[in-house]
Amino acid sequence: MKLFTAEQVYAADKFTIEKQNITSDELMERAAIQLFNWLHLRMQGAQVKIHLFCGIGNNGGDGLALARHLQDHGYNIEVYVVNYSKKRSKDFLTNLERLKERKIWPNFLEEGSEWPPIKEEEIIVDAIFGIGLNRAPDEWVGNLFEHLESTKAFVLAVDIPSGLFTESVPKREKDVLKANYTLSFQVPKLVFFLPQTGKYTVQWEVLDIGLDKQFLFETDTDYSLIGKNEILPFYRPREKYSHKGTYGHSLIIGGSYGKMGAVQLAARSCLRVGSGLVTVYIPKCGYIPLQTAIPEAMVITDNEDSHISEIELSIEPTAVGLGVGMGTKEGTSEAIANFLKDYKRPVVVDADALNLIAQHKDLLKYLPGQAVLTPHPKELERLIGSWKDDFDKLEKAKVFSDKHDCVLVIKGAHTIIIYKNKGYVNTTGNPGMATGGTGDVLTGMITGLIAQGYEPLQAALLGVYLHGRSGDITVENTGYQALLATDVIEGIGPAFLDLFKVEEKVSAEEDGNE
Ligand SMILES: NC(=O)C1=CN([C@@H]2O[C@H](COP(=O)(O)OP(=O)(O)OC[C@H]3O[C@@H](n4cnc5c(N)ncnc54)[C@H](OP(=O)(O)O)[C@@H]3O)[C@@H](O)[C@H]2O)[C@@H](O)CC1
Ligand SMILES: Nc1ncnc2c1ncn2[C@@H]1O[C@H](COP(=O)(O)OP(=O)(O)O)[C@@H](O)[C@H]1O
Ligand SMILES: [K+]
Repeated sequence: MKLFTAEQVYAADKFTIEKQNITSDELMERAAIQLFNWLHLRMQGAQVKIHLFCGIGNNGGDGLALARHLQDHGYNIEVYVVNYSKKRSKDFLTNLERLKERKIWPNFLEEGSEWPPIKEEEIIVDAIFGIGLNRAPDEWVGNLFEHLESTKAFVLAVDIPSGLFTESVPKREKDVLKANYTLSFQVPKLVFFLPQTGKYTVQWEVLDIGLDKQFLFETDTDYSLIGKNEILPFYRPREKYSHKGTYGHSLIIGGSYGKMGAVQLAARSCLRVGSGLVTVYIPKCGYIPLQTAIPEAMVITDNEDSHISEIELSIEPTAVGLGVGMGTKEGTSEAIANFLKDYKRPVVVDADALNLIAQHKDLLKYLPGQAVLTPHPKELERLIGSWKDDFDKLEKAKVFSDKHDCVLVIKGAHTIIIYKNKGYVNTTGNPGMATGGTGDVLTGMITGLIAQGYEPLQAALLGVYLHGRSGDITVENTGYQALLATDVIEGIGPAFLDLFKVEEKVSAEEDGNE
């Protein structure tokens, strides 16, 4: 699913209005009906008080139109106009008139107004600012947000939480009204998925307001969401007359005294994603544990007992996963540097190998094209330098990816894969995965997928998606706290099978995100 900028959404609105020969008011009415249907389905006429806070632009217009439908269906409503500007939009005014015709008189809130009392069990609809926000709200509007949050009432945001920009990070938390749920028109927004801005809505859902499908299809975006629909087109089925040689030979290089588990995790997940053969290159101390734990893997040992000191290979791997549990001993750094200078095949670089490259940036020029780098935020910072905010981070990552022709897998709650000027935001995974070793599992998975012939970018997308999906399937049995990296490996099979499960039609009661 594509993630459009505000500018592109405005263009889609305009295009739709012209092509479908409708007025902007009719489009707003569609939006309001979708909002109403969503609420009505859940509330079934319940008399819980709904407080609708409306701005003076089209977001406010949506709120006023929703208020009218709620009133027509007998709901218990109170309407407020947050009067932050004299410049009211045409469709806002039209809908204000329609309310007045029904004898609904909104309360106008301004600087110095007394804030309305709201009970915890009541509902707040936030239609104050939409995607038209272009500067921080005035102090008094921020104070109103604070008041609304302090009531602890459920906040339902229309299109986007008010005060949240679509393409930058708000300077202060109090300038945004945090939402429990956001109903986003037509498409989700990138800000729902970034660490600094995702926290402003607990959940989100898209409401289809009938923007022109062809326009949306043909408009190119910098970012997209990665879900099953995006993954399936490049999934490669297993061929009947294939053999283990068809699916590549992966090599995991890593491990050091006390960190051999990382190699085990990576090797097992590499096998689980379907790599034909897997060999590990480790220091001697790992020989027995590795052979015992993973009978399917082959082992080559370094001359050193406790760390890697020189990488001499008797095999020609199809893909290499480099760095898990490797440590930063001096001899190791040199061995990795020498290895990279000679090696020309696809590589996944993780953990200490990333840190080594960050320390010796000259090594970047030896990375093969489309090397996959899998940094967590701290490792990313070492690679690309510090950033002002999440948007700056993404821009810097794009520049880095372009300059060094590498795929950056920025790990996090929503892992974002960057290749050149494009970003792909993952939708799977859960906080249970915030546990040691899950990153090693990901490295093994991406390596194993590349070994089978997936392009590095595709392998990163599929690997990240399946890794999170595996975590989501597994967590249903373990719960968040008990989830282990090993469980994520066991979930890889079910995650593959899940790719081909036909979605059950989600009933209105059950639907959530994605
Ligand atoms: N277009 C369509 O057909 C459809 C649109 N839809 C809805 O429209 C929403 C976008 O509406 P919108 O463009 O009117 O902007 P909105 O967010 O309501 O802001 C209003 C104005 O406030 C101003 N302003 C900005 N920041 C400010 C600040 N800090 N403090 C004070 N003022 C500030 C700024 O005007 P300015 O003062 O800069 O001229 C801005 O224009 C969208 O989110 C969706 O809900 C749906 O109905 C579907 C159909
Ligand atoms: N809150 C979360 N939600 C979803 N995925 C998460 C979350 N926290 C961590 N993960 C995933 O778990 C993995 C952690 O990797 P990493 O930090 O390298 O751990 P380690 O080095 O211990 O293996 C990443 O793939 C990341 O996306
Ligand atoms: K809003």
